Amino acid sequence: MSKNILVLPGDGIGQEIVTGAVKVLACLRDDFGLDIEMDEALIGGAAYDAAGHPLPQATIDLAKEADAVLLGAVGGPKWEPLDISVRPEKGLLGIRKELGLFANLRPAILYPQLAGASTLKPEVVSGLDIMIVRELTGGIYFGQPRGIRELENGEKEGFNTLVYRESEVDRIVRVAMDIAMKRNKRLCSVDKANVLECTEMWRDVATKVGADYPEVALSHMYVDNAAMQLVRAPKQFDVMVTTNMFGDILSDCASMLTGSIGMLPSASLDEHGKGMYEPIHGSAPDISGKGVANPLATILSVAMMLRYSLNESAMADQVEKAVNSALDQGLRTPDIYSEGTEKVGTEAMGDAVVKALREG
Ligand SMILES: NC(=O)c1ccc[n+]([C@@H]2O[C@H](COP(=O)([O-])OP(=O)(O)OC[C@H]3O[C@@H](n4cnc5c(N)ncnc54)[C@H](O)[C@@H]3O)[C@@H](O)[C@H]2O)c1
Ligand SMILES: CC(C)[C@H](C(=O)O)[C@@H](O)C(=O)O
Ligand SMILES: [Mg+2]
Repeated sequence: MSKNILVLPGDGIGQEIVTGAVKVLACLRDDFGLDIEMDEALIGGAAYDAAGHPLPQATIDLAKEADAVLLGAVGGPKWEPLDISVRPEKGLLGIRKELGLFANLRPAILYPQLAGASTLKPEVVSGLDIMIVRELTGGIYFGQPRGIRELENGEKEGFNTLVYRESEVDRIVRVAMDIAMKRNKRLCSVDKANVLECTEMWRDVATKVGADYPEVALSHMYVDNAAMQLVRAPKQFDVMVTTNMFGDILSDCASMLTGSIGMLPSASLDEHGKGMYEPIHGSAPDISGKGVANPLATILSVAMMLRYSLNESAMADQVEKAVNSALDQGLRTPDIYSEGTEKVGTEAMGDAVVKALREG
């Protein structure tokens, strides 16, 4: 039976970057026999404009029926004046929660062709391959109480709550441990256990889970040090596991080690392997509409979809090979451009990947 893929382009560069990824999926369907059907729906600011809500019920229903979801990006200055409860970002948080996508895998891999585009010296990043496992449906993003209240003296006070249950920490650390077992058997759990009780508990749970994985070398690091170590000596890390907010920040940081945030894909998975796939970057209002956004993070997210939700790891390898081929040809969107390479736009980069895929 055909697998159903729901495409949610979203806002800003979302539509531009999703186009190349959809072409990749269509090529796999037409030339390689991938049995899929694709459907499209609204999310984010586009959904707010059309339906008055960043996550319409129709989108939730389609996403729940789908075998996998491909998302572009949401948000932008147009919707910034809105109340946070109906902002485009709320649509993204809502769909993650509705689908139970608690495990967010963000691989930071340096393509050797881009060593010169990294912010770090080539010798510090060559061969870089880190998997950041970010908890995605808990923590301060979702904790109650939250809000802005007025104090007796008329001053306003804003508040959010960092909260995790042991079971939530246990399941995300197990995901990270299972990944570590398939890689180099090293896991670093990142917390702020010296200050925040919630992450003191996180560390205890991680240690307990670690006892079930005696082959994995488990280490713990405070998040401030982890941010520093990522830019000092990133290859000390193999798999990292952390909270929702720390993972958000550390993955943007790690992305620059690979040359650009436009290179980092992600998979957000539920308990059963159902997933949503999206680049880690946002709607990039500063370059939206210019046709220059890097589509590779989104195309690499398709590779993750093939691997994690569609059980087509050989096709995933093919897509990654095609990305490599486009880079080998010297093609670069502006964010990864360096002297001696050829600057191309979003569409040309996407088409080059499709061509390389078709030609094997
Ligand atoms: N997953 C998501 O949908 C997501 C993620 C992050 C931010 N956002 C939203 O996006 C909007 C803009 O946020 P921001 O500016 O802080 O972050 P951003 O990730 O959109 O952009 C940060 C910088 O990276 C650049 N960039 C991002 N993606 C790129 C790509 N594919 N190719 C080349 N350059 C790229 C942008 O041009 C910008 O200079 C906000 O509304 C934010 O909430 C959405
Ligand atoms: C847009 C925002 C809600 C989102 C997050 O913070 O999770 C984004 O930054 C991301 O990294 O996917
Ligand atoms: Mg982010």
